[in-house]
Order: sequence, then C-alpha cells, then structure tokens
Amino acid sequence: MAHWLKSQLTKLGATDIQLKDLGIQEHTKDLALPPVVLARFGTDANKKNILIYGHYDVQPALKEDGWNTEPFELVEQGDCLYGRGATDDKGPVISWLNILQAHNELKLELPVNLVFCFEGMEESGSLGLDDLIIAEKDKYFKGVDAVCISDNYWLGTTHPVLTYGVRGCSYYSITISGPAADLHSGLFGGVVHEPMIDLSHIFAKLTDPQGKILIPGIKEMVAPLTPEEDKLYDTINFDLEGFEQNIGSKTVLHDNVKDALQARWRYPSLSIHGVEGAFYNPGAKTVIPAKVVGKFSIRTVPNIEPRKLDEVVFKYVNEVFASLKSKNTLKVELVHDGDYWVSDPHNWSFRAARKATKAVWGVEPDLTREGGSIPITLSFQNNLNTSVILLPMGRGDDGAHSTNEKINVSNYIEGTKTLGSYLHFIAEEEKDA
Ligand SMILES: C[C@H](N)C(=O)N[C@@H](Cc1c[nH]cn1)C(=O)O
Ligand SMILES: [Zn+2]
Ligand SMILES: [Zn+2]
Repeated sequence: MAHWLKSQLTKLGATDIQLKDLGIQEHTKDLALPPVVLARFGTDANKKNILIYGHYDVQPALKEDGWNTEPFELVEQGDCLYGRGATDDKGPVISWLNILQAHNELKLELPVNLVFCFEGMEESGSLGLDDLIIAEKDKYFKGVDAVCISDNYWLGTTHPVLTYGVRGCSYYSITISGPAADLHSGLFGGVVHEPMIDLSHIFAKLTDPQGKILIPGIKEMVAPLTPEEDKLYDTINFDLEGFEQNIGSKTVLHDNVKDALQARWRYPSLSIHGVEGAFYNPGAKTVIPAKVVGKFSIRTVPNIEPRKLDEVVFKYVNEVFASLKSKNTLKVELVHDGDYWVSDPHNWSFRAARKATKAVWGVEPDLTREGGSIPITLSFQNNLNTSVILLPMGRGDDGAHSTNEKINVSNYIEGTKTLGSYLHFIAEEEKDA
C-alpha cells in the first residue's frame, strides 16, 4: 500500500515523496513497521500549509467471518462500494488523491499547500508515528497551519457531521500459562488449574453485565459532566431507532439517545476482544488449552491519564488473579495506547469545514464526538502546535471493523467534494489569533 501510494502521488505530481522507515516492531526480532508515506503538493510560501493524515492499514478480514463478497476485492452493488477499508480508511485516503487528480485535470490551482502523512499502523495504535512527528516537527512538518483527518463516520446515515473529539484507547493483554502443553480434559480435567478458567474469572470481573467498569480508580478520573455539556446532547440529530438500525439489533444498553451518546463519546468503556490460544473452531474438541492470552481494551476520555490507568488496571487484574489462588502464572501487559482528544469546534478550520459542508450538502453539519480512537490526533495538535479537524465522509452504518464494510458511492463522491471544498474555504479563512 505504501509503495502504491507513492506511485500514485508521483503520477499526480506530488513532490518530496518519502517512505519513512519506523524501524522494527518491539517484541519481534525482525518485523519491520510499515513505512509512513510523506509527500507535498505545492510549496508556495504565500499559501497556508494543510497537513492531510490518513491510514492505509485496515482491520483483518476473512470471507468466512460473514462477508458476502471477497473482503479484499472492491465490489460495487447499488449505491455501495464493499470491501475492507472502503470507509476506514482507504476510501477517504484515495479521495484525497482524487482531489489532486480533479485539480490537475481541471487545471485548477489548489489554494493551499498540502503535506500528506499516510501511515500503516493506525489500527495497531500508530506505533512509531509519534516519534516521527516529534523528529519532523521542525523539518518536514514545519509551518503546518492545520491538520485535517477524514477517518471517522457520520453519526447516522443522512446528516453530515464535523467531529471535535475522539476517545483514547489503551489495549491490554492477560497471559495465563499453566501446563507445558495442551491437555486431554478427560485425563486432566479436575486435576490441574486451567488457564482458560482463570481467564474467564478475570474477564467476568472487569465489568458488570451492563458494561459498567469494575476496576476501581477509573471513574474517579473522568471529568464531571457540566450542565452546559449535558445540554449539547439535547439538540443532536439522532434517535434510538437510528442507533438500533446501525447495529442491526435492539441490544442498546440505554433507553434514550442522550445516555447512549454520552456513553459512546464522554465516558470510558471496556471491551473484551478475544482469546489467543483457546479453541474456537466449530466442533467439540475436548482440550485444556495450556496457555491463553486474553485481550481487552479501555476507551479513555478526559481526564484519564494513560499511565495512571495502567497502574490501576495492572493492580486490579493481579489482585483478582491472586484471589483465585491458582498455581498458573499471570502476566498483564499494555499492548498499545493512544490518547483522547477534544477540541474547540468553532475555530477557523471548523468554520471552513462548516462552509464546505453547507456548500456541498446544503445543510449545516452536526457537531459530534467519535467513540472510536485515532491515536495520533493529540500528537499532531500538541507537537505541531496546530488545530486538528475530523471531517468524515462515511455513514454511521458503514460497518467499519465489521463484516461487509462499505461506503456509499454518494458519500464517497459528495464527501470528496466536501474535502476539496474545505481546502478552498480554509484558504480564505482568517486564522484565529
Ligand atoms: C476511528 C478510526 N477509524 C479507528 O477505527 N480507529 C481504531 C484505532 C485503534 C486501534 N487500536 C487503538 N486504536 C479504533 O478506534 O479502534
Ligand atoms: Zn480508521
Ligand atoms: Zn479502524
């Protein structure tokens, strides 16, 4: 993907294209991190410099997960383009290339200089990118006036949005090791401490059945909800049926949209993702897995400090394990983390995005926060001392990370126009003091 992007950017006339090597992935001997693709389009000292970030990596996908089409082949059906990455985030990345192509073919000058930064580790916590931003802040990224990211989704399916916050994500693994090899459960069941039983007990104590996090010390770090913030949720263009339609079931924990949105945007949540080493195929294998690695993550919000969070998580998991009095061994580790980000949704970049949305879609955008994470957002804002905007093009029902991920053709086309128009409006906008 990095090489493909490089060749496309070259054809489109981008300059100073570099594939930045990020070194080897920690905990592996020789697995290289995928390179970050940097490129420029325009270097006019009289124009603003807008950094465009996107990611070319995607979540894993297998046809047998429940896809109707091959996940790594783009398939057009009706108004939809199906394929892994259609909305997250290959579609939006390619739309930036389409904007260059359109300007080239129309012989239209872009009113801003663009600095592209496309990475290949976003779905794994943006490993290595933070260091690159710090190393390049006074070199490749010098003079960046604003950052624009198209890597999230509308809240619903009909109304465009501008997004001014993301939750952070701290991803943990719990490794429980017991016997030297998998065992026959008839011969050894009831005789040995089973790693999977230990892990199930720990998992069961992470949240209550309603998803409330049971780890002490987390809710105490969450910024209190002020009456002003609470009021912001009164005017949001969405309903519970919309939520349920997006999910395809009536399994929402809340009975009103305000509570559901606050749970998604401004409170932490804990999700259990899977177990490595456990039997998961169809059939009825009677095995005691010798070693299992359980994976869970916590979505973080203001003012949860990642290091403090690690401390309370490690302490709690160790305490729960100790209470099991198991003779197995436990290791709990942080796999990766990325911070939350919340910004002012009325700054000059948001004003330009608002005008662009109005011009293309004919309506005022809603202002939303994103329950998902884009780990590098805060790093751009802090290290480049600039504002960041999230300007999504996909819909809330696109199925990002899920089976049958899609983007609507209409969203892709109008979304591309919106991103292109944003570049024109931001060129005209007065920067905030
Ligand atoms: C919202 C964005 N498109 C996204 O899907 N982000 C991922 C990033 C991630 C993975 N691990 C930690 N963060 C997400 O929110 O899961
Ligand atoms: Zn993404
Ligand atoms: Zn994603």
